[in-house]
Amino acid sequence: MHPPDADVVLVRHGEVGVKSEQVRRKMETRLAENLRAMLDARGLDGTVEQRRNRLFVHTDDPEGVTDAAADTFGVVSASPAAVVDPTLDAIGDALSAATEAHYDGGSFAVDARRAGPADAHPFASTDIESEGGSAVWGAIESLGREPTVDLEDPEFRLFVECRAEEAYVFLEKRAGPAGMPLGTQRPVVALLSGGIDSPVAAWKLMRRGCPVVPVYVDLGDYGGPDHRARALATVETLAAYAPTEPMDAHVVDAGPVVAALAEEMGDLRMLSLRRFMLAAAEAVAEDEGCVGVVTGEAVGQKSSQTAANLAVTDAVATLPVHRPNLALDKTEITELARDIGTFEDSTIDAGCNRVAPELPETDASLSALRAAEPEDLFERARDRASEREVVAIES
Ligand SMILES: Nc1ncnc2c1ncn2[C@@H]1O[C@H](COP(=O)(O)OP(=O)(O)OP(=O)(O)O)[C@@H](O)[C@H]1O
Repeated sequence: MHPPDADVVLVRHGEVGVKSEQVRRKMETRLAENLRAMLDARGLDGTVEQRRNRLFVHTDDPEGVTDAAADTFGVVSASPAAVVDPTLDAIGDALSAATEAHYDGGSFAVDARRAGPADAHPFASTDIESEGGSAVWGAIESLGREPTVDLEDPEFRLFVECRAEEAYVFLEKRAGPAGMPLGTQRPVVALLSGGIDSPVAAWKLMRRGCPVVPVYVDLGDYGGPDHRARALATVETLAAYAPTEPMDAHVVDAGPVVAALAEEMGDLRMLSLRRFMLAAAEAVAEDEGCVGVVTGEAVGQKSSQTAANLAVTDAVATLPVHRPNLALDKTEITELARDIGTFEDSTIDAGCNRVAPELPETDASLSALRAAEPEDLFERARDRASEREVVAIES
């Protein structure tokens, strides 16, 4: 929702602002580049102006640009705003116009702040609130409604940000993902199965600035017909958040290995399969310059994810294995998947559970697992990874 004549979007970031001057400037520049790329990817016109602690996008499509900013990692919130002279009269007029255009009943409040030198304006922010409040009051009466003020929890809130040169009037602070600008960290491999959890985990690392290199392990006959399509669909959804980063999917064909594990191993086979996946992911990480692997696992969610079993899975890895879902409940992960847009892709029925044994081990020991799994498992993982297929994904 934006005031009439809105032609700028105020874009706020968070943690970037607490960095040292040098790092902050670098990160703000990166954020501006990422936002420009997001606008290009969506075919939106807008000129991104970088000022200290803020980005301003000048545009004739304030709604589209606000949505794009709200999907850009590092952005805390974005507001489509009208720009007016920094005078009480001009601000009052803009508040009246916004009220006439959007007021739909209920209580209201004006929330104002002033930025810049103390002597920049001959009035305080409380003056903007009281005079602006009178203007809104009058506009509501002119609509034939009865105005009421509720400063704590109004149904209609108007914001004013008054700077030395100009003032901004806006009606919302649309929440962004927050986090850090993508590309401000080294990349990690994301083991993406296409299930609900792993795209959320990958998204969380992206949100902290890490580009991800998606790796999907094709389970062959044990995967189900739509397993690969489901995984690639989640990669496409994630790629839309990363217009500056290539997100091509690396597909490792593990069909014969999975078949051998299913036929030759008993209760421990899921753990050997996980270890195979981590070893393959590490081989890709080495080729692609990645510094970690992210998975969707959460403690206790499945038998292969008990605290004990995660320990034996991890023992194969030399890179850190990041599990940002580790302490989340399934309902929390599912809610996030809905928010970021991967839930629909992940719930395509892919019929992919057949590899699990009837009674999987939940308290595996590393020595028992090593004794049971094929000796050449990790050699095969590296070999399969070196033969991987790279599937182009449009962002
Ligand atoms: N076929 C696969 N390709 C790539 N990674 C996979 C695959 N299967 C599992 N993983 C990785 O191992 C983790 C645990 O596997 P699990 O069997 O719980 O996956 P899932 O339930 O099929 O999918 P998800 O965990 O994404 O909901 C996944 O979160 C993912 O990171």
